[in-house]
Amino acid sequence: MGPEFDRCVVVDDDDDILLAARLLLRPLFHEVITARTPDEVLPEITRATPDVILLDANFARGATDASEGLAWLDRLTGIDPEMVVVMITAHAGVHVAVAAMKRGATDFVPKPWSNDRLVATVRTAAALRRSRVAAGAPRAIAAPGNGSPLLGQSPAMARVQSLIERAAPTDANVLILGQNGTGKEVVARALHARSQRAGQVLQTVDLGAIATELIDSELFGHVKGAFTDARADRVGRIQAADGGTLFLDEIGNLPLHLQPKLLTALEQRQVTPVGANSPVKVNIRVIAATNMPRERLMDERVFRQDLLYRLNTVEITLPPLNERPEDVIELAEHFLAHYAARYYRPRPELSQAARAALIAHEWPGNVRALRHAVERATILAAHPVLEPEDFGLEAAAPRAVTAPVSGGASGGVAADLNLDRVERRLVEEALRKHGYNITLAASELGLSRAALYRRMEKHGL
Ligand SMILES: Nc1ncnc2c1ncn2[C@@H]1O[C@H](COP(=O)(O)OP(=O)(O)OP(=O)(O)O)[C@@H](O)[C@H]1O
Repeated sequence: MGPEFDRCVVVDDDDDILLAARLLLRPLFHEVITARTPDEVLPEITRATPDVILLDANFARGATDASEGLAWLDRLTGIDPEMVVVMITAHAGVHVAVAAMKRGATDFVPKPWSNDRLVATVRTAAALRRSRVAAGAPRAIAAPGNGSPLLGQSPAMARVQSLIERAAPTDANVLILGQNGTGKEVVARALHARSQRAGQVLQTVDLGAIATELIDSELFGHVKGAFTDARADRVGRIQAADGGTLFLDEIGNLPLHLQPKLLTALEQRQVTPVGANSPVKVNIRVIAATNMPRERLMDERVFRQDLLYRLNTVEITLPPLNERPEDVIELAEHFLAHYAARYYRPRPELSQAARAALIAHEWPGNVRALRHAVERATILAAHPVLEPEDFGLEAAAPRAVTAPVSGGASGGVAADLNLDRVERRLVEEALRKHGYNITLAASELGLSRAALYRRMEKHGL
């Protein structure tokens, strides 16, 4: 599976960010160009519009008001109105994000970012541009082909597969429930791929990644002049999904006040962009997903039940990975083959102990965490047979350094005061505790994500 898109440009004055972005986005693009200032890449951008530009709002050293970033945003969209710019905003810089979106940015990612969100946001942005350009108008054409197969032979997954087979061709709305990383997006893609809309767009909106105040305009669009900075019409994602499938990820984050608006749009099959006088007809099939527990979704104070009934004509629940241990090895083997090919490494084998450890592990981050663990093990493996510790899992015999520090690592005084070993131990512990979620582990350690990556590399983790 080669990269889906052609070129991405990333502008940020922080080399760590550039490095992290390059690593994360390389699988998506044939070329990832990085620069510390927009000036450096202007000729490149003018020569041919890239699929996506990731632009730091505060790239000028010490700048905090984002005015330079916004001025550059204007300049870039001035070069090509179809230019897709995703702003990188500082933590809690929601007002900057709002300003940027109103001035024509396609989306934004707050720093520190989550890898998955960054990749999802950039992929959606690139797909949006592709569909706009292809149609010569804000109408979408084809879904980007990300055909991750849905694996799992357990009875629970067999039920899911059978539901997908039956529901996919019907155009019925589907609600997918399940914890983070259980494969909700993979199911949504499978539903779309097997539907009669397979040749049309699959438009994904991650409601967990959009600032609350932007959701209205993002979903429904706005017309020029709808608010002070709405300088051009902006097509909402519902309209951009016309003819195809709209995947509303993290639907539990849809604010209560917008729920009736979505319900009306679905019932009447039309949307009225913010500031518009007349509605626009749309023909969409809706797939929604959430990690919210069912009971919470059934609470009228959180989610309107009339909207829930509209969304869950068919309901698919993905069980957590630790409830289907039969699937663990199949998934691990699949990811091993995948990453060995991607990183040009010989495909390692799993030892008996590694298999047992993988099956016994709790996997709080579910399949995503398993996938990350296998990816790291494939890259770092120094021998052809992988053992539990290659996955950061408990080895049968604890290493010499673990005993004195363990148990006291997060607060107590460690007997082993060697800074290097203590650091390794803490990094390991934080990663394990957070199911290898880099963002959470970095935040608990008080490190930036890039700094955590550096330490992981240093310690061979
Ligand atoms: N059954 C499966 N077969 C193959 N790959 C899977 C399966 N389930 C999950 N994955 C992989 O695990 C990762 C996480 O899956 P996905 O993004 O679909 O989860 P999610 O439930 O949508 O997560 P979140 O709620 O955090 O968005 C992806 O890389 C996906 O390819």
